[in-house]
Order: sequence, then C-alpha cells, then structure tokens
Amino acid sequence: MAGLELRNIRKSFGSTDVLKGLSLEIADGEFLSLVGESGCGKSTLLRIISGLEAPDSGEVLIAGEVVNTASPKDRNISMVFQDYALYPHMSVAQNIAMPLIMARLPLHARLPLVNLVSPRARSIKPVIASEVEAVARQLRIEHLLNRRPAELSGGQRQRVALGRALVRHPKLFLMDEPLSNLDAKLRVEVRKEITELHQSTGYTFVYVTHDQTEAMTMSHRVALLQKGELLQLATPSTLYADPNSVSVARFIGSPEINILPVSVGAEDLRVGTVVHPGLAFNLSSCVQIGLRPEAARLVGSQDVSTDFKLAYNRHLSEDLGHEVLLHGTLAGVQDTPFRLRVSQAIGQRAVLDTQEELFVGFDCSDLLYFDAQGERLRDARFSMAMREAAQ
Ligand SMILES: Nc1ncnc2c1ncn2[C@@H]1O[C@H](COP(=O)(O)OP(=O)(O)OP(=O)(O)O)[C@@H](O)[C@H]1O
Repeated sequence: MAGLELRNIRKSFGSTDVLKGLSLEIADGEFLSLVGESGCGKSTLLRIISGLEAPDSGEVLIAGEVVNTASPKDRNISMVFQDYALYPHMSVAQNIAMPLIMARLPLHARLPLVNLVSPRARSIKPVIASEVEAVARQLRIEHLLNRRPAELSGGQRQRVALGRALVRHPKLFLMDEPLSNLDAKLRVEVRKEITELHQSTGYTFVYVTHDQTEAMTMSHRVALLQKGELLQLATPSTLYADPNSVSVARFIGSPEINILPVSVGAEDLRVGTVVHPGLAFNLSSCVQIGLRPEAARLVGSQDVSTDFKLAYNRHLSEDLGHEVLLHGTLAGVQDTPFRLRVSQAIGQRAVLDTQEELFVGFDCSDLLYFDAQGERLRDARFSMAMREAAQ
C-alpha cells in the first residue's frame, strides 16, 4: 500500500495555475524529494499533503485513505519548515513536548494553574518528559533541553524543530527546505543526520528543496517539478544518466550539462567544426545533444582515441584542488558555453598544465540526443562506422 498517493492534483491562486494535474505515489517508508526552481509549486504541494491548503481538485491518499476532508491534525503528519517555527518563550523541552501536550491534554488541562493540579496533567507529564528526552537523545540535543531558541545556533534550532516533528511518531514526515538557513558546512552535517533519521525511523519522508545535491544525496527517488507539472520521477542515478528532457538534464548534475546544437545528415553528425560519418538511428529530429562535463576529457593534439575531438577555447579556470572546472567554447560552437571537469585523479591535470592548445574528446556513447522541443530521443543512436569497423 502506498504511503502517500496524489491523484491529479490541481491548484490555482487567482489566474495562476500553480499545480496542473499532478499525480504521484510514494511508497511506505520511502524518502522522496520534490525539487524544482523557485515558484514551481513545491511548497504548495507540501501544504496540500499536510492539509494546510486544499486542492481545487484531485485526491490526497495517506496509507490508502482519501484524506481531503481531514484536518491537518487528523492526518498524523509532521512538518518541518525552513524557519523552524519554534516558540521563542518556551524552552527546548517545552517546544518538543508541545505536540504531545496538544494531542493528549484537553484545553483546560493545559492552562498554567490547572496544569499543576489536574490529575491527568500530573500523570501524563513524566511520560511526556521521558518521550522528549528520548527524542533529544536521538538528535543529540539532550544537553540543550533547558535553553530557549534564542540561545541556540541555527543547526541546534533545526534539530529542535526535527525533534518536535519526530516526537509524535507521524505516518508522514514533511520537510520544506529545512536546511536553507544553515551555512554550507552545517548543511552537509544536518543533511547526513536527516538521512540517518530516516533510516532509523523508517518513516515516509517528503522533502522539498531547490538544491539538487540535497535531493540526490538523501532520496530514494526525486520528483522534478516545473511550472506545476511533474517532469520526471526517478532515482537520482536515473535522473542523471537517463533524463526525459533537456530541462531534467539541465537541472540535475553540477556543473550543468553541456547542451550543444548539432546537425544530423543521413549518416553523419556535425558538432561544431567536426562532421563525422557514422551510422545514425532515428536521429532525424535531433537538433541538440547533451554531454556531461565529466563525460568529456582533454586529449592531446595527436590523440585519436575518442569519437569526437574539437579544439577548446578556454575562458576561465576554477581550481578546486582535486579538479579544475573549465569554462569555454568548442570550435564552431562559439555561442554555446562548454564546461569541462579536469580531474587530478586521472592525470588530466597534466594535460592542462603542459598543453598550449587544448582539445576536448568525447565518445558517441556519452551523448544524449534531444529534439527541438527538448524531448529526449531515447532510441536514437549514432555510432562511429569507422571505429566500429576497426574493432
Ligand atoms: N497563498 C497564495 N496566494 C497567491 N499565490 C500563491 C500563494 N501561495 C503560493 N502562491 C504562488 O504559487 C506559486 C508557487 O508557489 P510555491 O511556494 O508552491 O513555490 P515553490 O516551488 O515552493 O517556490 P520556492 O522554492 O521559492 O519556495 C508562486 O507563483 C507563488 O507566488
């Protein structure tokens, strides 16, 4: 049974169609990320799942039950936001305890004085305190329980927000850009902690981010949205290696994939200044190719080991120590940027340091083919007749 199912969800705000009939299924215990550019509808979708927002049409099912009419608190969902949303006047322990108090004590028993004398409140308090301590231990914040949010670092506040969400043992854990207020180093640390949390709890996680690295490193599957539509839902490695479209290929991967215009003849392929005879399969509608910056490499001027070799005009080098990112253009494709990762590990750096004139080589098997609309031509292939004959 699916942990969560969305059926044809539509939502507009005024004349803006934010979600245009979105359907997807998330398995029980899965970690799924919703990614996409700002304004594509990620947060709106999360709010619809949580019940904070109602869809104009479509159904939300949790554990097989339609929950469209259920209030947020009856959906057994926890949500963690980017801005933590902690109560500033309460201690960490009180913040984490709050969802349990709300769920287990009637309103009158929560009032400060009644709280002291109500038998129910008095019997339940130690139970809640031990549950809060257990969650705090899990998140390694037990030493902070008496502090207020203002006395915590950003990472600690985020852990408190996670603790407050976790303490209710929700069916579904929703997170809306929970790391975006943290600095880069802390983001990596808390990212790992959230992944571990998912592994140890086994809860279903839906995670919103515009950061593809977060989505790729944490998730079982990633749903890529664009303008309220689902572009592709797949595992991180499938999105990287087998994208449906130029939009997906561009969004996934860093640095961004190179997209180059090409022309295709009956049995040849032109990339920039190079026309290669070969065997083309279903390539007639191909007008652009994709090539990952890590799939191309620097080659010597005499090197003939790759299917394609083009002169490279370097504009900028970014030295990251373990690799150098090159920005430039290929001969004959001056208007299109071409990025290249030059790896220290495979000896490419030496070519960069010693060679005056640079050449980039790549093979047909590394190319992705796209039509004029940016759709992937999956059954298209171009193979080098001469290389094949030589083998
Ligand atoms: N309550 C609202 N009233 C009017 N428009 C809204 C409302 N909520 C969201 N929108 C609009 O809906 C669109 C999608 O917003 P949403 O917050 O879902 O995008 P997002 O993908 O989460 O963006 P971001 O990454 O910037 O948070 C935006 O154009 C936004 O301005």
